[in-house]
Amino acid sequence: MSDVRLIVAGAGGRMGRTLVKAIADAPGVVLAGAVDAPGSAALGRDSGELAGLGPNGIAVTADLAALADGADGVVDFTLPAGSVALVRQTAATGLFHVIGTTGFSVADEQVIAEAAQRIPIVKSGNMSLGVNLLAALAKRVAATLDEDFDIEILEMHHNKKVDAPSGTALLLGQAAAAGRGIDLATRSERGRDGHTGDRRRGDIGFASLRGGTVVGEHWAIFAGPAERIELVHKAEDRMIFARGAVRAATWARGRAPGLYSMMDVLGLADV
Ligand SMILES: NC(=O)C1=CN([C@@H]2O[C@H](COP(=O)(O)OP(=O)(O)OC[C@H]3O[C@@H](n4cnc5c(N)ncnc54)[C@H](OP(=O)(O)O)[C@@H]3O)[C@@H](O)[C@H]2O)C=CC1
Ligand SMILES: O=C(O)C1=N[C@H](C(=O)O)C[C@H](O)C1
Repeated sequence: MSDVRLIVAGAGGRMGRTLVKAIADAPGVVLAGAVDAPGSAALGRDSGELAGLGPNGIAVTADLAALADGADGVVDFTLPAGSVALVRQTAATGLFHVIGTTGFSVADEQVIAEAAQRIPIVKSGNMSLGVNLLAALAKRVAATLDEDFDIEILEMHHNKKVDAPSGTALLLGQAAAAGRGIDLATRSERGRDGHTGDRRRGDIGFASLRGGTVVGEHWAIFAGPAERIELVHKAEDRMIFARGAVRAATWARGRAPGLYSMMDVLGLADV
């Protein structure tokens, strides 16, 4: 089978640079282009040099359309506005799209869902194997316990992270809500301050910490009467997300149009 040809979006960013390295290490996958935001300081720079690999001859550009003919898909860790702009272009050109970006609004999600009627899109707040296994476990635990157990999702990230709660926290909350059979949108508590009153029974709470260089840590806590279960994942290297995204890209090539998750890629969707 021919190589999977990938364009990295956000090539100057923390995840984009890690992806360029992951692609260089992955058999059967090649870097077909590197894009970043219009006006980005990364434009014109060699993407291999940005990734610390030495020159690879692929300069960062803002023009995705010009690269489309030589590529199969886009792997995108940017910002919500960037991913929304990019998905309009991938849907128009027929490229598959792997989206790792987090912090989308409901309107953004709608644009992505519409694009998924035309192309395969794999989208997940966390591309690592470990977090997706954790989500499957959280769903199972939530299905087993009743509302005597309060569910709280806690996350900590580096001081450059711009969205909260993290995409992973929301993914874990969604898994717990599915296990419990409730609607997360109407049953979540997103931050407490002041005289909050008693905790509302059955809600899923979220709390976010920011500091230093923490790659990403998540807790799903089930706090019951006189006992507590904590499911924890600690990411030590962004490479776990990049390798997951490359795996998602390989899986997406040739798929029917649709909106897929990392649980689909990993075969965990029915757990
Ligand atoms: N799903 C997962 O497994 C993971 C998801 N993430 C998510 O990925 C996203 C990126 O994270 P991170 O790499 O740390 O962030 P960075 O800020 O380091 O990188 C983001 C990059 O995207 C670029 N960008 C912004 N707008 C556009 C656009 N319109 N077109 C192309 N590129 C654009 C930025 O350009 P500029 O140079 O102008 O700033 C920057 O280079 C976040 O939403 C984060 O939460 C992160 C890790 C894992
Ligand atoms: O911004 C990050 O860094 C990360 N973002 C993702 C999230 O929002 O959950 C995944 C990972 O935790 C790192």
